[in-house]
Amino acid sequence: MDPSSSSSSSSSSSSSSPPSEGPLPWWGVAGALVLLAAALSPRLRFRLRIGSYCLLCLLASALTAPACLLWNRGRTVRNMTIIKNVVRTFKYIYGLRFELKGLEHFEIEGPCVIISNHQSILDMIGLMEILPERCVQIAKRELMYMGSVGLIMYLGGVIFINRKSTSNAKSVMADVGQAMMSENVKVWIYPEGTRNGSGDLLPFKKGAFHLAIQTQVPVVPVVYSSFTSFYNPKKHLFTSGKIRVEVLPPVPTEGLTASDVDELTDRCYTAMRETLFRISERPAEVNGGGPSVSH
Ligand SMILES: CCCCCCCC/C=C\CCCCCCCC(=O)SCCNC(=O)CCNC(=O)[C@H](O)C(C)(C)COP(=O)(O)OP(=O)(O)OC[C@H]1O[C@@H](n2cnc3c(N)ncnc32)[C@H](O)[C@@H]1OP(=O)(O)O
Ligand SMILES: CCCCCCCC/C=C\CCCCCCCC(=O)OC[C@@H](O)COP(=O)(O)O
Repeated sequence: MDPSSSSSSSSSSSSSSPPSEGPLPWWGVAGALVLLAAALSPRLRFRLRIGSYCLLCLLASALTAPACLLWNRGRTVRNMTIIKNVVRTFKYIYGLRFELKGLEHFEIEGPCVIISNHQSILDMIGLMEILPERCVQIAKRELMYMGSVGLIMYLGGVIFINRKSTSNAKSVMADVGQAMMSENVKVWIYPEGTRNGSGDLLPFKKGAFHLAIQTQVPVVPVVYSSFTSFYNPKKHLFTSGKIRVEVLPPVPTEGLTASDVDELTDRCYTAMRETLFRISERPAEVNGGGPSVSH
């Protein structure tokens, strides 16, 4: 029997009979079950999607940190450029589209205080979409302990405050003011002081406005449209979506003093709230009122 024929016969017999249908490997079964469950359960789909975002942030941070260390040798605002370019790719993964308006208001020579509304951990994508050069953020110090994400924030020059201690936060903010002027750095602050997915604004904390007046730099308000149409943890909603971003004209603080903080806070709050309702296509409330600014 010709070995080639026997091999051909064996191959022909093997090619004619279907490949052996052994059982799926365990990971194939597990994957299929997860996908099936996710297709059936919005809660699971939401958890998988937001979990993938957290994992992506952790992994991307772990990979970007060495690049920052090699490139810039340590903690410096220059690392924000690297971080920004990495985070800006996330929008494609999660199908987020940005409509930007007013970026020319960022063309300020020198330092300024940028303030924006804060809706979720997805805000990092919107932040990095428009982050100007030499700009750091004020963050709650708990974020420093978020593994590689905390490390990358540290390397990027993020300033950590203890929200629970006004005196500590005040002294840190005073140091920030000196650093802003000496190192020509912009500071991005979320005046609501916490995430707020309501589609409205929380009353503003005053630290950003004290900082701007103490350093006599302008305040640049930034408003992101409400995420509620595509992101709502209570409804296990997290799909792709469009985010309108509007940078408002700088508000000057030259000549202002600490006694003007409340008026400056109110002025920014009102302008941002009107913008938020407009770009979120939410009818402004009839009375135009709203949670009073924290006094
Ligand atoms: C490579 C892949 C990477 C993937 C991962 C992504 C990485 C991305 C990397 C990098 C981006 C990082 C982005 C992080 C973002 C994090 C965001 C957050 O964490 S938001 C929470 C923390 N931020 C805040 O809280 C700020 C807002 N808060 C303030 O400014 C407050 O004012 C604060 C904390 C300073 C004090 O808060 P109070 O709760 O005490 O409240 P009040 O009403 O503001 O102040 C109380 C009294 O103190 C006076 N006061 C406040 N600040 C003052 C000051 N600086 N000087 C003098 N007086 C001050 C006020 O006038 C008020 O006094 P009278 O009521 O007016 O009598
Ligand atoms: C080895 C330890 C690993 C720790 C595991 C960390 C799990 C989460 C990992 C990544 C999450 C990605 C977060 C991206 C940055 C989010 C910044 C942010 O938006 O924080 C919320 C803060 O503004 C306000 O917090 P609250 O609304 O006051 O609460």
